[in-house]
Amino acid sequence: MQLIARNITHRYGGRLVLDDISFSIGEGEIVCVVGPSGCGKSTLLRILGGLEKADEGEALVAGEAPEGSLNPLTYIFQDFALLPWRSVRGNVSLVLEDHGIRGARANAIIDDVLARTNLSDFRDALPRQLSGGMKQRVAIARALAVKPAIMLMDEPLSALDSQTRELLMDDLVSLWSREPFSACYVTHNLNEAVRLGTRIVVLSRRPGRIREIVEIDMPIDERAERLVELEKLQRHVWEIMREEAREADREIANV
Ligand SMILES: Nc1ncnc2c1ncn2[C@@H]1O[C@H](COP(=O)(O)OP(=O)(O)OP(=O)(O)O)[C@@H](O)[C@H]1O
Repeated sequence: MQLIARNITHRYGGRLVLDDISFSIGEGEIVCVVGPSGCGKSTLLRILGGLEKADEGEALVAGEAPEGSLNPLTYIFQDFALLPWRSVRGNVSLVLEDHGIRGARANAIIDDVLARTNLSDFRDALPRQLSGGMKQRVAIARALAVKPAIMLMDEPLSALDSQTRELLMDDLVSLWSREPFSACYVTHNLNEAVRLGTRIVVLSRRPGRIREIVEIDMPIDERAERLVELEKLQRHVWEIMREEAREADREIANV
């Protein structure tokens, strides 16, 4: 299944927030969206997931979701959004219960996604017993359980310290290498964008317009070995963003 942003334009209270955004996410592609604070990244993700309707243009899906997909467009948020009274297993099973899946079928799915996210040994733990990184792994396992066609990831690693972020990035790379997934991945972190993105959509400051779409023609699972090239790419993206990020920073400081 493909997800296509077609000429998306959106306003809040008459103020233009997103202006004519077009790009597509094909199967197995991770499309990162970067841009200064307040440029409309989360709004764009909500429109792509159908939580909000664009004033003009639209988010389209093309093709079939994978067989057995319970929720073709599935969000992963920065704050994990786990139920504190449910175990790791219980948090994952919740999304299956919502679809009436219980018993042996649910167990098989849960075992699979916990193994894929290295959580099998933590199945009975409660969220408060887990580190931030582990909590986000649970949120990823929960998302995988519904077999999404495309994951909509809103700064999924930004609540984590830098070491944990590195570990989770490695996890996402190995998850993708074993079974490529598709995602729209919003981030402030350009290192994440160049490590994970098939392409990077760079948005301008308010209103969010596409400044450039940077294609990264390098297999995701080879990138950890090609850091010099990645650094060059990261510098290129930063050059595109620098002045606008500075403006956005000044504006926030002046509030
Ligand atoms: N529901 C809403 N009603 C009115 N204005 C909104 C609403 N949601 C977002 N905005 C405004 O729209 C603009 C874009 O917000 P959005 O959260 O999409 O940006 P962002 O790029 O994700 O920001 P950040 O990088 O800081 O997370 C901001 O100026 C924000 O204040």
